Order: sequence, then C-alpha cells, then structure tokens
Amino acid sequence: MFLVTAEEMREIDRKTIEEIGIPSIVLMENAGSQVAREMMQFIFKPAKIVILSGHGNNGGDGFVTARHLGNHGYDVQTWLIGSPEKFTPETTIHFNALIQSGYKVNIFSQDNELELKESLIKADIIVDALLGTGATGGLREPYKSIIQFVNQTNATKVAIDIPTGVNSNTGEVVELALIADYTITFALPKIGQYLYPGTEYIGKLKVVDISIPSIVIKEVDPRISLLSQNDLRTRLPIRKRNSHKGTYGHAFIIGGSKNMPGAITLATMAALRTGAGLTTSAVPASIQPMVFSRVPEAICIAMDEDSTGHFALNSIEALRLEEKNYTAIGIGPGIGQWELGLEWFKKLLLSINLPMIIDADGLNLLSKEIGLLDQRKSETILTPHPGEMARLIKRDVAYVEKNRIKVAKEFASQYGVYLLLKGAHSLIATPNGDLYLNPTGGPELAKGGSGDVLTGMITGFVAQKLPILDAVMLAVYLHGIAGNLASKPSNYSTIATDVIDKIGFAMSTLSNHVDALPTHFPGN
Ligand SMILES: NC(=O)C1=CN([C@@H]2O[C@H](COP(=O)(O)OP(=O)(O)OC[C@H]3O[C@@H](n4cnc5c(N)ncnc54)[C@H](OP(=O)(O)O)[C@@H]3O)[C@@H](O)[C@H]2O)[C@@H](O)CC1
Ligand SMILES: [K+]
Repeated sequence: MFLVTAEEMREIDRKTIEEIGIPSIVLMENAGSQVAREMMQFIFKPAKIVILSGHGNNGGDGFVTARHLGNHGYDVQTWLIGSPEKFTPETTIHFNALIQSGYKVNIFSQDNELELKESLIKADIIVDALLGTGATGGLREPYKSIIQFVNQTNATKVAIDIPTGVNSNTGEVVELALIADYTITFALPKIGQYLYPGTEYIGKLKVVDISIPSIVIKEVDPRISLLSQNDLRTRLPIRKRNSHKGTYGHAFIIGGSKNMPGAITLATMAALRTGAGLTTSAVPASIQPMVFSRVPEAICIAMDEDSTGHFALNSIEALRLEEKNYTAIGIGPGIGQWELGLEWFKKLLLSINLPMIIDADGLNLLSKEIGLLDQRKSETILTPHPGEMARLIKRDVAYVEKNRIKVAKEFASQYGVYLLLKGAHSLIATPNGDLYLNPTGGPELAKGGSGDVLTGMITGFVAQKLPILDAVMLAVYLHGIAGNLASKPSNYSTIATDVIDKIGFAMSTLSNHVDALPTHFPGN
C-alpha cells in the first residue's frame, strides 16, 4: 500500500475528477457517508454527537457525515467554525443539502462560545472536520482554543482524514493538535499519520474507499510504500524439501571486541534464525570461546587482535581469504572504535566484494571517510539509527528526526546504497529513490541488542540470495513483529534474546513457506 503526501492526494483527487469524470461532490459524498458508516460500527444510538466543521473540504465531509448520521436517527449537533463566504463549491452544496434535509447548523461566533462549550462537555462523540490535508502551519484562532478545549473533554474523538493540527506530510504538530481516538482517512494513508509526533495523535486508523480508481493511483505513482503482510508474504524464501544447508547461503558476520562480545553473539543467533544455511562469525581471538559457547550452531573463527582487544590490522588477510565461502557479510556489531580502526575498516571495505551490511561502529568508522562508499563494487546496506545517521551526514540528530524522509532518500541516492534509517517508524531508501516505511515494532525494541539482532537478520536474508530490497524489507518487518510477540507479558522486560526466540513465530505470521508435497485425497 502507498503512503501519500497532501500534494499526491490532491493530484489523485484531481485526476479522478477531471480524467475519470467522478465529480468532486460525489467524492465528498462518499467520504462523509463512509465516515458515518464506520462510526456506526462503534457508537450507540443515544450517544450525543457534536460535529465541528471548518469551511474547507474537510468541513464539507463533516456536513455529509452529519446528514448520514442524522438520517440514521442519531442525535447530531453540527457547528460551523469558519465563514460560509469561504466555503469551497463542494462544501457549499453539502452545507445546503444538510440544511435542506431539515438539520440545523450552528455558526460559531463569540456570542455563542459558551453554548458550544456546553455542547462539547455533554458530547459522547466529537467529530473533527475542521482541517484536513489543506492545513498549513500552526493552528490559528479560534481553532487553537477549541481544540485545546476538545482535548480536555471525556468524549470519544473521531478525526476526519487527519486530526486538526497534524501536518499530513511531516507529522509535525506545532504546539497543539486534536488527540483522536479514531482517524478515518480517505483512499490512502497520509505520510504524516506514520511520522512522529503525528502518529501519537491518530488513535486507531481506518482507511476507507471513496471510489478512487487504482489506475489513477498507479499513474500518480506515490514514492513511499507502507510494508504490509500481504506484500511480504510472497518474498519469504521457499524451503525446498529437496535441499541442504548449501542451498540457503552462508552468512558471515564480522564484529566483537574484548568488551563487547554480546553484540556479535546476538547478530549471529539472529542470522541463523532467519534460515541462512550456514552462519560464521569472525571475532577477536580472546572472545571466540565466549561467542562459540553461546551459539554452537554457528562457526566462529578467531582473528588476530591488538593489545586493546580489537581486530588487528593483519587480520584483513585472513578475512579476505574467507570471502569466497560466503554469500553476504555483516560488519559492525560490537566492533568498537580503536586507533587503527579506520585503516582496518577501509581495507576490509574495499577488498571484499560481497553484499555488505554495515552497522553500529562500522557506521561510525565509515562516517570518518564517507567517500569510501563510492569505491564499493557490490551492494552496500547501511542501518543507522538517527544518531549514526547524523554522524554520517554531519548534522545533528534533531535535523535527522525532523527530515527523516528527505535525509534517507538523498543519502541512498547520492551514495548508491540501501539505507535503513531506524527509529519510529523505520524507513528503507533504495539507490533509485524508492522509499518504504515499516509499520511494525514498538518500544520493546528500544533496548541495547535490538540493532544487532536486526543486522543479523538482514545478513541472514541477504545470504539466502534474496533481492537486497526483499531481504531488508523482510528483516525489518519481521524484527518488529518478533519484538511485539516478545513484549508479552511486559514490554519493559523484553530483551534481545527474547526477540530472537520469536523470529520463527514472526515468520509464521507471513506464511508457512515449505514446499508442498503433492496432495493425495483418501479414496472415497
Ligand atoms: N479534494 C477532494 O476532492 C476531496 C477532499 N476531501 C477532503 O478535503 C480535505 C482537504 O480539503 P481542502 O483542501 O479544502 O483543505 P482543508 O483541510 O479543509 O483546509 C482548508 C482550510 O483550512 C484553513 N487553514 C489552513 N491552515 C490553517 C491553520 N493553520 N489554522 C486555521 N485554519 C487553517 C484555510 O482557511 P483560510 O486560510 O482560507 O482562512 C482553508 O480554508 C481532505 O482532508 C478531505 O477531508 C474529501 O472530501 C474527498 C474529496
Ligand atoms: K480533521
């Protein structure tokens, strides 16, 4: 499914109206009737409903919703917070249709402010049809005071399209926005509904159809897709009955240092869980027994180390000799930073020509000489969290967080890499400018070790020779699901090994991908 900006949605609406020939008043009729239909699933007849409409098309949707709920016998009070002179043509038609159908619309002014507040206090449901995708900047009065008041009431709040005050492109909230329990949005979800802080204002999100043809969506070709179970189901590699460990590739993970043997252990375990036929880790010699004892299923090779317990420069030769055995390489978990680290990392990066996943201190070393990426001959996947991303582009974390989409897209295109920008929600950017947003994952993953698990998962999937994009998508999506499964009974207590234990369950939510035997029906 695509995620759209306000501009892409406007273009989709325009094409539907002008090229397909569905008039805009029909789209608005569909929008409002769908909102009413959705609301009827969870509201009871005696409920007191207050609908707040602005003078734009979002307000028009509110008028249509009011008419449909009224026609179904619900107790609805409608308020216009705005001026009829500013109505759009569609909103005028639906305002008149509401009045002609015998319903009243209160027009807000300073004189009836108390009356509005009394209605809001008594309301069971408040519908926000004040501003939608046409809103820009911080809220102006009187919307600001009204939203502040609405947020303090006990009513259930339903936002039409997007809560007033949330920027539909960036998720930005300037000062204040309506805190919705439900948001009912049209045709496609909006990007701002999936970016923080906007996400926290949306409540439960429902996407409803308003007769937008899929051909129009294809023509507009939105740039961001939302990862979904349906899209990923078919990308999981099939386990053939007639197969052996060599069929599923060989993952190689380079990492660890004297003080950080855990990260490489977690990444190795996670790679095994994704289905890689073989997994080998290469670690500084002093930690090899420790890693090996925790993951007996993996091969663990001891490398020369320096006096500080980091990889020695001369380990490069041994690592290079190993290259021919593997199908993917992950570098970084627990590798640390040391005096000759950059020199070691540089040699490794330029001498190994396998798909490479770089994480953690691998990224920090890379940020010291970012031009190295231009010299890579095979695919590179970077998995920074916002702090690491900030170091890569030499900006601060606040800039990265505010511009996640732009930062990810520009970096991936400029350096020709697959970039996974972690955080809520994680974004994947491809070298050709495509973007994917992952909706899975929660606060249970906000703990040391989570990133190492993800690196191991990506390396495990790439090792199975999946297309790089498929491997990254599967890993990040399943990592979120596994985290969620591991968050029971409490997301405070979830640790990385719990997440690894749930990778298999997460995969089973996509499908049971084994080769089917021919079916034999018992004779009857
Ligand atoms: N296109 C279609 O066919 C369909 C569109 N649909 C619906 O239309 C919605 C988009 O409608 P839209 O474009 O009319 O904008 P909308 O969100 O109502 O706001 C515009 C008004 O906001 C005001 N305003 C702006 N910023 C403000 C601020 N910070 N603080 C205060 N006021 C502010 C601004 O007022 P002004 O500056 O003119 O005073 C302007 O009048 C979309 O979300 C969906 O619900 C559906 O019906 C399906 C078919
Ligand atoms: K709204």
